[in-house]
Amino acid sequence: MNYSKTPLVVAIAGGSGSGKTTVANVVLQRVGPQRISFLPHDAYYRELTGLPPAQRALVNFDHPDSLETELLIDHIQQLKNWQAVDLPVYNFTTHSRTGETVRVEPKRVILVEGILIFAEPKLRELFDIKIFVDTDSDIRFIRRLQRDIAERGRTTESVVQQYLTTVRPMHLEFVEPSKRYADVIIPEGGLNAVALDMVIARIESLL
Ligand SMILES: Nc1ncnc2c1ncn2[C@@H]1O[C@H](COP(=O)(O)OP(=O)(O)O)[C@@H](O)[C@H]1O
Ligand SMILES: O=c1ccn([C@@H]2O[C@H](COP(=O)(O)O)[C@@H](O)[C@H]2O)c(=O)[nH]1
Repeated sequence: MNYSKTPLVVAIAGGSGSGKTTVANVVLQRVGPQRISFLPHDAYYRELTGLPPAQRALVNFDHPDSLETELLIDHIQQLKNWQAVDLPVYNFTTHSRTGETVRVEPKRVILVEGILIFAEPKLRELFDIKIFVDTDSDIRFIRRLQRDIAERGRTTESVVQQYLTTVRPMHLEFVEPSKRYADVIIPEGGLNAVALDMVIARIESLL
């Protein structure tokens, strides 16, 4: 490892269900997981153990205050200084941290992903390459409905209710306006081969 160089910080933002994780996985596979420290902002949702389970589901998880962004900023700074960090493990079914952590070792690339990562100036200024995955809201909603029922223990009714009360309004207030800070906007995310080739080429040229 060449410790004289500061790691490159690549950030992938976009609405819920836009394809951020899919794009992040393509970057991981093509640049190589051995060269990437991956930090999903989702892992930094605040601890809600003080709230009864029924009330946790009613929290606005799409507002910037629901995330411990200051801890993510600390972790990026530590990785940039070639120090390992302990990533919290979050459970989307119970809306709480599990109490476990996963050790993330410093690598040449720090990859950060999340709906709100361009909405916070202190976080944004740490990024070298900013990518926004842009997908129509009807497609994003359908993907979210399918995923939240299959993987996050939700019902159709609860997904629709959450989408209308918090996901959609917060997307319009925070996520969509943050698109202006992107260096690259990728329509249709993980299946956009041309855009992904260009992003990977740029990352390789900076490494
Ligand atoms: N371009 C695409 N075409 C079709 N399905 C896609 C595409 N990109 C992502 N998906 C699917 O949509 C769902 C949400 O994608 P994901 O990458 O998890 O989004 P996000 O991380 O932004 O919430 C997943 O089931 C994924 O397989
Ligand atoms: O406890 C939680 C925490 C978050 N959410 C929702 O997750 C999405 C962000 O994840 P994506 O993978 O980008 O979809 C966000 O819109 C929150 O509403 C949740 O439902 N419960």
